Amino acid sequence: MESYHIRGGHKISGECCVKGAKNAALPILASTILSGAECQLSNIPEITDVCSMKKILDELGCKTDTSGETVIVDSRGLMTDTISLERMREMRSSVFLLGALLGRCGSAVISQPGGCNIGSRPIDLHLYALKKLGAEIFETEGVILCKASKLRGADIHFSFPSVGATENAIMAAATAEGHTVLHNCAMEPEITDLQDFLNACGAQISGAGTKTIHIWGRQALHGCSYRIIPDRIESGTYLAAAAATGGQITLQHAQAAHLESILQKLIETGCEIGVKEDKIYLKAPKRLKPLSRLVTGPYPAFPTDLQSPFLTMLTQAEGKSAVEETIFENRFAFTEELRKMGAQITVEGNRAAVEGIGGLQGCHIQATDLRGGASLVIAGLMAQGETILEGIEHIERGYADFSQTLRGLGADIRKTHGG
Ligand SMILES: CC(=O)N[C@H]1[C@@H](OP(=O)(O)OP(=O)(O)OC[C@H]2O[C@@H](n3ccc(=O)[nH]c3=O)[C@H](O)[C@@H]2O)O[C@H](CO)[C@@H](O)[C@@H]1O
Ligand SMILES: C=C(OP(=O)(O)O)C(=O)O
Repeated sequence: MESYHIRGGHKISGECCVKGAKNAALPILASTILSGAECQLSNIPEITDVCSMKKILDELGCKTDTSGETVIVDSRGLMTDTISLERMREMRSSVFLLGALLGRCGSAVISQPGGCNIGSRPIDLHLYALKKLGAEIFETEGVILCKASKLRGADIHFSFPSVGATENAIMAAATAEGHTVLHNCAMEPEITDLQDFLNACGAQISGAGTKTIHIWGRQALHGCSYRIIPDRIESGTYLAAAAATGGQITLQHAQAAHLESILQKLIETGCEIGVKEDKIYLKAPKRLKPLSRLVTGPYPAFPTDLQSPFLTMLTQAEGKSAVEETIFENRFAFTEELRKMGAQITVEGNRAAVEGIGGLQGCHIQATDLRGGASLVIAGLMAQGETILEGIEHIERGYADFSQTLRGLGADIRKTHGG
């Protein structure tokens, strides 16, 4: 079993390069199926979720070829519409194959996707949208069969702006007959990236980044070369680590426009922030100010994926902070581990009160999800003594070279195998 051994007390300072966005790369990799051609994707992060997605694409008959952060997917050889239970369970993003396969072959056989234990994650909104486009859906013994003799454009109203459901609907509608309008869409930058990629393949989609998206279906798409946007969640994680440890950091290849709510909260804690071209600079104050209200919500609100790193950072603030999680009901689970390190956090329902007490104590802890896990690394960086963190496979689902990058920023962290 692999674990991180962290010796706290070092500031996170220096420069690092932000990688491509996990949550853009995964749906875009899935949607290469729609092109029926060769797509060259650059800035793909080298994370285990990407490896899982490439494995699925290969098993479907596509050919993937990876060279560093560039992945070429040739989907001409697609030969099946079925994904095994085991592969579906490897990650949440396996669900993106649903819209892509349906759009390309008119059928898909999947099961419930896996992913982190951060709350119940139904796919009813995905299935609702696909049904509106003309798919029939049958579910027996965990197998979900979707088929459509013809997908037709439709008017689709989401009851909640689900990121994944918006993306699956865009994919299925891209090659449907006629005009689709998606209402109450999620507005995350990763959705705009999916739109831009599909448009580069010949699709006709507009409105991503707003509540209403229009898709004019195209009979066939073609291949393209495309660069994935920088990861705003990875950016926010390194900024939180620097702020929490009293450091000074410059992120290269970042996109500050995607981080407005995040930078705003860091400014409220007293951090000095500078933005120049694709660089974001942060200098932490001597002591962070608490946040009286940090509430997660769909973009452009504060992202749920950064709730745990920020909550962890707030254990160092001077006073009491209040955090409210509105997206996933189990996203405070990691606070149990933080409490073992001496953090004073009270959780009631979807609200957490964080008492900024300063010093945490290193100890043996367990990551149970991706962002909670990254937060426990930040806790280890702030703590006195040694922290041993297990369950790091969750972290490696979404952060490329996490321990190396932190070491480059001054952290004393090493990865060990076994025991
Ligand atoms: C690969 C990817 O992009 N993952 C992100 C995506 O996940 P994901 O696409 O799964 O998140 P959604 O936006 O769909 O989920 C948000 C909320 O809607 C609910 N819901 C969703 C779909 C559905 O059919 N029915 C339903 O009730 C979920 O339970 C949750 O409470 O957006 C989340 C919210 O920003 C992020 O935390 C994830 O990092
Ligand atoms: C919850 C996350 O990812 P996924 O949707 O892939 O589980 C995340 O990136 O924090």
